[in-house]
Amino acid sequence: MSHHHLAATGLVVGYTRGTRVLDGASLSIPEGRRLALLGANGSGKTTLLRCLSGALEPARGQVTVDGVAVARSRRGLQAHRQVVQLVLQDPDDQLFSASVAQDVSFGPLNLGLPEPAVRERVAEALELLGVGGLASRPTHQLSFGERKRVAIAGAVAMRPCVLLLDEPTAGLDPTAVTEALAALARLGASGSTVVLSTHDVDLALAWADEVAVVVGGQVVQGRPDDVLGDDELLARARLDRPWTLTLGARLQELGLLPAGPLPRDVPGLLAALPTAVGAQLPTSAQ
Ligand SMILES: Nc1ncnc2c1ncn2[C@@H]1O[C@H](COP(=O)(O)OP(=O)(O)OP(=O)(O)O)[C@@H](O)[C@H]1O
Repeated sequence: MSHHHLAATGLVVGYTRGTRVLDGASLSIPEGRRLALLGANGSGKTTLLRCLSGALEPARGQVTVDGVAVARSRRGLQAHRQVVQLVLQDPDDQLFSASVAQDVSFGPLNLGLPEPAVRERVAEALELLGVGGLASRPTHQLSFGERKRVAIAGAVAMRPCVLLLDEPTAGLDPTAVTEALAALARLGASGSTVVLSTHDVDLALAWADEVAVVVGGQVVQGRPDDVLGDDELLARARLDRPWTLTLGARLQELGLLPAGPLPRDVPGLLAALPTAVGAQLPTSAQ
């Protein structure tokens, strides 16, 4: 898989005259990153992802791959789709074949690949998403969580350099979220750049190595601890501070955790606690 740097600069998009959903939004996605895109309902996350995928042409600004603007010709967009794949929020907007294997093979077949290569890609994508056992199942029989993962497998089978996932964990139960995150971790380990949109600030903190917040038509991008610890920005974006940061800061105040960077998730906090608590106790109590 070759790697590319995907970026957007100064995007302006408005669906109705006089209003702008994106108003000068810029985002940079260096290769191999795990980027979480956050923002309130209606802030423009999907709109931004659709611009990045080439599905939507901004009124102003541009999307570039390695500094070269994406050509809006049929050929240019086809070439772009081999670099960038977008998975929509609702899997039923994406799945339309009778069986799982048929659905996941649709993209690679369209690329004109020979059958053995298609079969290999389909098997690999289903395995990465942890749905290898579903290959022969009719798509309409699958649970919502399974359909979401099959839809992602369809994009993965195209072997894109950048995978854009619109709310891949929305509507999933906690176990399905864990399974989806494990699948994303396998994708990251296989070298893909993954961008996901979510409302879940704790998930973003735990998973991402870069965070971007869509607010007021623009994007604020940075390290997860910096962005998700910025209360003024979070209030403007109608997002909460991650629980892990709130709890971690309080534990530091109480002297139960050492100063410095906090663990990124609750298991990490818990793992850091016993020694810290132990160190606080008088020797007679130990
Ligand atoms: N095709 C469209 N026609 C008209 N307005 C649209 C269209 N698509 C999106 N919008 C409007 O643009 C704004 C941004 O929508 P978008 O779906 O990008 O937000 P979002 O951040 O993904 O929201 P959510 O978190 O609720 O999925 C919303 O006000 C929405 O109503």
